Amino acid sequence: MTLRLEKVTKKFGSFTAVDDLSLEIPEKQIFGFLGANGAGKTTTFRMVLGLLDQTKGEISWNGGDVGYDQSHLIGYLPEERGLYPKLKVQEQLVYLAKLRGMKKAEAVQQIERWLERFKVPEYKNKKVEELSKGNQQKIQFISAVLHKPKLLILDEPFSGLDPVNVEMLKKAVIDLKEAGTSIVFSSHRMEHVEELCESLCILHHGSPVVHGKLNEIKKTFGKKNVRVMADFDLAFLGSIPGVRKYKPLGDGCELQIESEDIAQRIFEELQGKGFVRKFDLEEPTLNDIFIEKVGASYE
Ligand SMILES: Nc1ncnc2c1ncn2[C@@H]1O[C@H](COP(=O)(O)OP(=O)(O)OP(=O)(O)O)[C@@H](O)[C@H]1O
Repeated sequence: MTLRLEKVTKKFGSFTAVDDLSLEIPEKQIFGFLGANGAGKTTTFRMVLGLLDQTKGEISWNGGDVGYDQSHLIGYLPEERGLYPKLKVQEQLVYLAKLRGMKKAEAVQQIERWLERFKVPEYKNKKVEELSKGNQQKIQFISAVLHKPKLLILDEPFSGLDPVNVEMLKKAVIDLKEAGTSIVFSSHRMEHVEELCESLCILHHGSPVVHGKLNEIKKTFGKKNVRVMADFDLAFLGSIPGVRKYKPLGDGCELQIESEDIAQRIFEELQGKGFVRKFDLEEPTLNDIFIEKVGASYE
């Protein structure tokens, strides 16, 4: 059940929000969808769900269209959160589950399980408006997964949650993957994607600038971070050709280099200057890759 996008374009008038996007989202994996604000992530999700028509291109899942007749196989946590504020949590979740073809008794059982898991069983009979924003988000996440979808699309699932709830949700996402769900999620937080995803895509102005498996992307990118700890002043390393960025740290420095071979040069320059306690050539973080490819730093 691979989700495939082939040369998908979406225009709003003369503005191109998604530009010739081809993607393959493997099944039973967690796929990270990254991009700066306005890059086109939500627009892509809406096209996949059939909520928006693409201007050009093909979207297929399981070899066919993603239509309303498949909505019981798909779970969606939209970016614009929204539950019925006056309804009680259980009433609301049962209603949404029934829309996706679940029987009430099974829905009730699953709701109890999820509320327990998210440590909010006491909210079952509370009105949604009485819950904090983060707890409402947990309820909305439950509504997206209650019917055990095969494909789960999560638009910034971790935004607005405290660290304990982020961990709780991450664990739930990992367990759903283990159970065979294919998951796509968008995020602005590189470390979440780095931790959870096997594959990812970085969108920039509607086009993919990086796409593939995380470990292969890192390998292609090369090791471009050098960390040095020494008992002498390291500022001179900043002027070695090929060193892009010099960042002093309390006990040493961090350098960004153009290519791996510059590390050898740095190593040689350090010889005879004093005691070097640490010299590490490190893989780039996803944040480094994002900044290089998209040219903007953000949270
Ligand atoms: N209905 C619409 N009409 C006109 N322009 C739109 C519409 N929907 C989205 N856009 C534009 O398309 C671009 C992509 O928006 P989209 O919401 O997909 O970005 P995003 O990557 O999800 O951003 P964010 O991280 O801020 O949520 C933006 O410039 C947005 O203003």
